[in-house]
Amino acid sequence: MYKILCLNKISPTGTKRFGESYTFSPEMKDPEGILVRSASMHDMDLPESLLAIARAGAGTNNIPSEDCAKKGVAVFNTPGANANAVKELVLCALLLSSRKIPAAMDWVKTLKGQGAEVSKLVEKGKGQFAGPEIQGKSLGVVGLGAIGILVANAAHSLGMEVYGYDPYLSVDAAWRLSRSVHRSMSLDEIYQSCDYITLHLPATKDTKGMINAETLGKMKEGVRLMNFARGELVDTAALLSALESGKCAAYATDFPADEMLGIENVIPLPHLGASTPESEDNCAQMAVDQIKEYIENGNIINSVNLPNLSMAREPGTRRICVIHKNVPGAIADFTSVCGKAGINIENMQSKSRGDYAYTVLDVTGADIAPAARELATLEANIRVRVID
Ligand SMILES: NC(=O)c1ccc[n+]([C@@H]2O[C@H](COP(=O)([O-])OP(=O)(O)OC[C@H]3O[C@@H](n4cnc5c(N)ncnc54)[C@H](O)[C@@H]3O)[C@@H](O)[C@H]2O)c1
Ligand SMILES: O=C(O)CC[C@@H](O)C(=O)O
Repeated sequence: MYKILCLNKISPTGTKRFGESYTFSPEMKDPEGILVRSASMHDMDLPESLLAIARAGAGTNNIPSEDCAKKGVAVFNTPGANANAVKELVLCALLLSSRKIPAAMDWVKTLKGQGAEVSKLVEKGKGQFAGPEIQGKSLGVVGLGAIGILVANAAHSLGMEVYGYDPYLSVDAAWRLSRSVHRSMSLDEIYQSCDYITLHLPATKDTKGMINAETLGKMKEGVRLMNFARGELVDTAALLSALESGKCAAYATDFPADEMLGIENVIPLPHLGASTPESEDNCAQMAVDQIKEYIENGNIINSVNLPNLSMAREPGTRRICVIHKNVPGAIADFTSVCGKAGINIENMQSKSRGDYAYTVLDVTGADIAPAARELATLEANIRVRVID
């Protein structure tokens, strides 16, 4: 029975795919797998038993992925599975920030009890909440991945002039992007020309604090900012001062800092981007399928810290999976150990990613346990696993 620790609530549409060979729970000793959404794992001791962590979502900054790779623990995410949910909330935020809808709703509720006067008071007071249409305005989309592309295409179809910036734009992403979206070659171009800016890139050491006093200074007067990516991207003090001066007319975010709550023109949401039944189901299904595929077959799909590698099982073979350092001679050593032990390699694949590599061997022949033990002692090898 495989054991899965669930650190957050995961949709049953996903967990029911585990079937009878798995047990899963929020309390689990010596798990082979962990399912997580946004819970921070940085201070967690990873058990020796752990083979894989699946993040039911996109961002993996809550997981120590590099340390996991060093320990031979695969980390997966579920690319694109919640992108539509976030796109819809961002479109909503564009309108909320433009038309001052949250403030208008708060105000109109204060008229409670005024009876027949309400309709007159509404007409008298509504002028304070007038705000521009988004049609014809420019939108800068920073990060053209699963979410950024959907936002860019949808905003274009709502009549916005859309500019996108992504220095790592993939070919696949470029195909999915509307031809009407202008490609910006620098962030400055976005900052200087856009009425609205929306962030859809990961929080990394390079992007942390990218929205700061200097970059806000480059933006148009009255810019409206959407941050449905991560709070760390924005310097809170600089943003508050831009809101106070009017440089920034509105900030809509899924990641409000304490200091932002109650500030006029901040639209704070409680990390709701992926909170739809559709996206929770999608993410959970992908996460469960990927963790099962790795535990049962050693195939790596959508990893963020190890190379992706999928190889069909060769009937009548046993499978040896080796996570190792990406160094010369590693594969020659594996084949030599197998050869000496009388093991025949029927099929083999190896892929590398940065400092790490992954090799899968489908083998027949002698008892493979001694050879697997010897493989585990090789300097380059991080983790060796035999799957029947
Ligand atoms: N609010 C939510 O609930 C919610 C839900 C999903 C994702 N997110 C956040 O949104 C981010 C994006 O999600 P996604 O699914 O589109 O991910 P993704 O990996 O598909 O896209 C991220 C894009 O950012 C680009 N990028 C990386 N560094 C960049 C840089 N310095 N400048 C410009 N672009 C850069 C990448 O090339 C990639 O195309 C995630 O990392 C996560 O932090 C939030
Ligand atoms: O799990 C969630 O609710 C949010 C997920 C989101 O932040 C992500 O990065 O995918």
